[in-house]
Amino acid sequence: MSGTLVLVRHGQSEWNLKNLFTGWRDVGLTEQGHEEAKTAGAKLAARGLKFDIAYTSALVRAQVTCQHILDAVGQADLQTVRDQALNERDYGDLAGLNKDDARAKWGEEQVHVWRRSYDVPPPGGESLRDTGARVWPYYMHVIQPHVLRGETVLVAAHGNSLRALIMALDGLSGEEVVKVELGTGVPIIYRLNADSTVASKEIIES
Ligand SMILES: O=C(O)[C@@H](CO)OP(=O)(O)O
Repeated sequence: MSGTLVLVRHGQSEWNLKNLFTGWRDVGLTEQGHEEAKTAGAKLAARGLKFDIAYTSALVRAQVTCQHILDAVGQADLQTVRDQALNERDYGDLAGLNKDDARAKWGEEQVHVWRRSYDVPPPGGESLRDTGARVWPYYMHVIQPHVLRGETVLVAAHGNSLRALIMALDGLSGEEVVKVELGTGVPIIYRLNADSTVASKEIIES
């Protein structure tokens, strides 16, 4: 057995609440989002988890979620690396639009394709495959070495950047991964084998 990797999607953001496409737009957490992040931290603390290093994106909703978790486990000052490689999928021209308005304008099916196909990018944005093309190398070269050294690593990021990571960890196809829905502030604990394969996966639902 090797180390532990904890993935957490940020708590509810202002634009999750308003049902807007978010992507790289830098919006804060709602009250509920702050609470979800603190609860995620409390659950990890209850398991006695201590981290060796934390990774988060260049976006404040993930950074604040990360900090709430570190506060809850008593590691407020832990080394935390912020990198835009872990950012949400870039939603391009859709960012800032209401998801229901977009369905009314382009149709349910087209919007579903933009949101949940693997390799069709929204106009001016990234497909999930494009997102994976920046998330995977960052994971392989920067994050995974810590886990393989037996460390416990926190990654606080986004629905689609984490989907890309889960695709690689769980060996999912593009078709399978787009069906994976990640709850806000729900920790997923992976324990990896020394050869980097997954020994166990636990989703800490409320
Ligand atoms: O708006 C976004 O950036 C994402 C995540 O909230 O939405 P979707 O569920 O469409 O991937």
